[in-house]
Amino acid sequence: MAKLILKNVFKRYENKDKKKKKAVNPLAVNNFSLETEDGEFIGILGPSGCGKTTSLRMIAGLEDITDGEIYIGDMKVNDVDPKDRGIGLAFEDYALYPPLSVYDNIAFNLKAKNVSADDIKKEIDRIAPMLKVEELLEMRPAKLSGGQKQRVNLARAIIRKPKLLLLDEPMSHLDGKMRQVLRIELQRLHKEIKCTTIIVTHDQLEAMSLADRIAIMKDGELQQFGTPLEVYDNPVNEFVAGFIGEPPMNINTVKVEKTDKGTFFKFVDADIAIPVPDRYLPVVSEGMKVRLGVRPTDLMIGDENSKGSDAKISVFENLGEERKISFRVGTEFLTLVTPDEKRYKQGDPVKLEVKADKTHLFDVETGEVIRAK
Ligand SMILES: Nc1ncnc2c1ncn2[C@@H]1O[C@H](COP(=O)(O)OP(=O)(O)OP(=O)(O)O)[C@@H](O)[C@H]1O
Repeated sequence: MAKLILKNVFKRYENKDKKKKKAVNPLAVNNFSLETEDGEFIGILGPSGCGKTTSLRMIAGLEDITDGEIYIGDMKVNDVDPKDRGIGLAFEDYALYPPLSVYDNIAFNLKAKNVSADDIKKEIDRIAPMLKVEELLEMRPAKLSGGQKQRVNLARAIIRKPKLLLLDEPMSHLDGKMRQVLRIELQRLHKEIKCTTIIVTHDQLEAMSLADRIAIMKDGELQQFGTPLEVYDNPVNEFVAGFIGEPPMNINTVKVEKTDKGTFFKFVDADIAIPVPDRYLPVVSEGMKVRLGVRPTDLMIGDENSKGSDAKISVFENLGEERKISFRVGTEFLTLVTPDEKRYKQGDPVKLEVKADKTHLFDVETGEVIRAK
């Protein structure tokens, strides 16, 4: 295992279409810096086109770097051939060789390095149980399910005892249940081989459940790098806040209003007012507009003595284990999720309460978090 370090890495793809004067997003990766610990499991997470795969391909050496430095352990790898970087790769398309058996697919790279047949067998005997492919070794890839193919793919990636394991959406072709199974097995595998691992995914659940730390990207730029809890509890900007969490965080524009009853966040597009938590009083001022973020699980319906805001229910959905209650805010909804079994109907008046210590504030212009004093 080895640390991975990215120092101010840039990737600019040449815009080959001369007719187009300007590329839509010429910088695929923009000043990306990141340093892992030895043996850490890192998730690179972000929406489609944010530069995740490009970053992974640069780490692997499959793509040139426009600027910056990449280190694997002590070795600067900018100009090192992919096969000499000590990496194992498993991409979303399994790329197994159809005419070869599973055994020969896993053995392929070792054979190419002239490892003896005995040593290859020893390695495959070691790896096959870890990935539960012992029974598949004589089969051809065409006979395997998607999940089995991905296990073989992973076996092939780790057989060379890589210092760094790079996984690009390894579960994206699998159905929900299979993804869950493979996710748990990846966790176990990582504990067993203790290899620094980078997984690229657009699935936040995958990143949150697997990774020690997550790098969240948008438009080629790193937004935040932290543990799953840090990015969930302390998002640095509105993008991260809205991207992490399901259902997503409610984020609405509110205006600070002072009344004789106290200071409130008054929703701009709805008749809802929420008391400004004390910790925010030093950083807001009368009339100021901010973006208020509240997770659906941090909103509650109060009882008859509640001092919460008056609100009328727009939609009530029973989701089995929990209830989803929505309040109209302009053209959008403020959503609350609760395990409380009480039923409501459209138009019911309720008192809406907020867990004050769980609110987030973002700058209307920049989207950056406004921290409480
Ligand atoms: N070979 C290429 N030539 C030109 N532009 C490219 C090339 N590969 C990627 N890009 C552009 O670089 C940006 C980042 O792409 P990348 O594939 O890294 O994103 P991603 O986050 O992995 O997306 P996805 O989740 O859809 O795979 C995109 O704007 C994409 O169009």
